[in-house]
Amino acid sequence: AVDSRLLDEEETLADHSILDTLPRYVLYDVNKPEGFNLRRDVFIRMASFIHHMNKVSDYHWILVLPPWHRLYHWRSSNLVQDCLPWSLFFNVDSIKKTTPVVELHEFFQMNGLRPLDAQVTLQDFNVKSFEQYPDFSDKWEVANCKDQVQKQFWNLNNLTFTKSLCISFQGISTLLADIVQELQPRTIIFDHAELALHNYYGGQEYWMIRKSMQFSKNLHEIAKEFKKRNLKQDYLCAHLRRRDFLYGHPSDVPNINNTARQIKEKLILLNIKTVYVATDTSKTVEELKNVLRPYQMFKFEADKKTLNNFLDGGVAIIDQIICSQANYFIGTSKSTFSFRIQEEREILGLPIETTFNSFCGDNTECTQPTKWRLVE
Ligand SMILES: C[C@@H]1O[C@H](OP(=O)(O)OP(=O)(O)OC[C@H]2O[C@@H](n3cnc4c(=O)[nH]c(N)nc43)[C@H](O)[C@@H]2O)[C@@H](O)[C@H](O)[C@@H]1O
Repeated sequence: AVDSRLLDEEETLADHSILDTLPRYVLYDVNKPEGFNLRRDVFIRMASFIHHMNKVSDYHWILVLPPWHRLYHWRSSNLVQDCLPWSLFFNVDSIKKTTPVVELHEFFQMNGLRPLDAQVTLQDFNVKSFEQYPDFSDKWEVANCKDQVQKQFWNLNNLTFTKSLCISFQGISTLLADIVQELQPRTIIFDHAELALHNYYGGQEYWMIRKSMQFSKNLHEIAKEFKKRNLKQDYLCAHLRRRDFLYGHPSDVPNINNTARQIKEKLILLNIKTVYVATDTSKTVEELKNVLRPYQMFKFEADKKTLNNFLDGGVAIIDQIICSQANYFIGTSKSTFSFRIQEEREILGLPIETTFNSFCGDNTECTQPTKWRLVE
């Protein structure tokens, strides 16, 4: 009720006692090329910061969920994949039970088109003498902007700022509270939020927030239907990250014959007859299917309606859901797409030996992934 009064009666803005009762908002954005699954990790860091703000500040702070916008890996050029709300992919009610969040459109309903009080672009410190004096201390300072500052977020020209500054930043996300304390904004947006690190990666708060990030019921339903039709028996899921990994991380990507050999080895050991493949390329799928025979191989192919409704992001999540429920999982080393599946499997309480496995590249020494166990 107080929020709508703010929108209706501009004169109340001058009345500080009312302003003090209103929630304050943090918005954020992430380095453009970053993919969906690193962005999910940045959300946890920002949520942790909001939890901290609500402990140390006199105001109620709410995190505005940044819309999903034209991600580099979303390849279907015939689809419009702009400014998508979190509710398309996630169960936002579940997130809200743990962290005060609103979607961007809800923020606009509350804030109107008033300029944000501050835009802060985070950037690294210059590390000229790093080798001589490595300095890992948490610190920040207002600085000259190193790179071009983002003027327009998510192609929205109605998101403007009263004040804009660059801050060199090194440290955990709760350190952002000092910046807020200094600037005293009612609304603030942080760009390059990925520079703020976890307070305690893999700790209790991490897992509490992580568990709240459930996928939407619609996507779970589609995965369930697919499994009911195709995966009626035990299955192994292989996540084969290809595309940019072929040249970005060539030593982690085995060729098709080697991939099939590693899958078959496990199938024999586990007495499993069926493989589900999640991958970002369709190129090698048929070839793999042939090499894997007589084992059966399945892959989720979205029909037109599913693709139009849930877009590339939704299809990727369906792959992740199916892999997270598999009897055995082999991921791609260094892929956050695989990491998130492993986390999901921890949340489901599946045996660790079925979860923390990665493919080995060709002709390289191969280590298996770190086991990030769930902490209650
Ligand atoms: C090297 C880095 O790797 C990071 O990728 P990585 O951690 O795998 O994981 P993500 O950050 O999620 O980015 C990879 C994207 O590729 C698609 N993708 C990958 N694997 C699959 C799959 O099995 N099925 C489907 N449907 N889609 C898949 C999906 O859109 C996913 O979000 C990138 O985000 C960085 O930009 C950078 O390239």
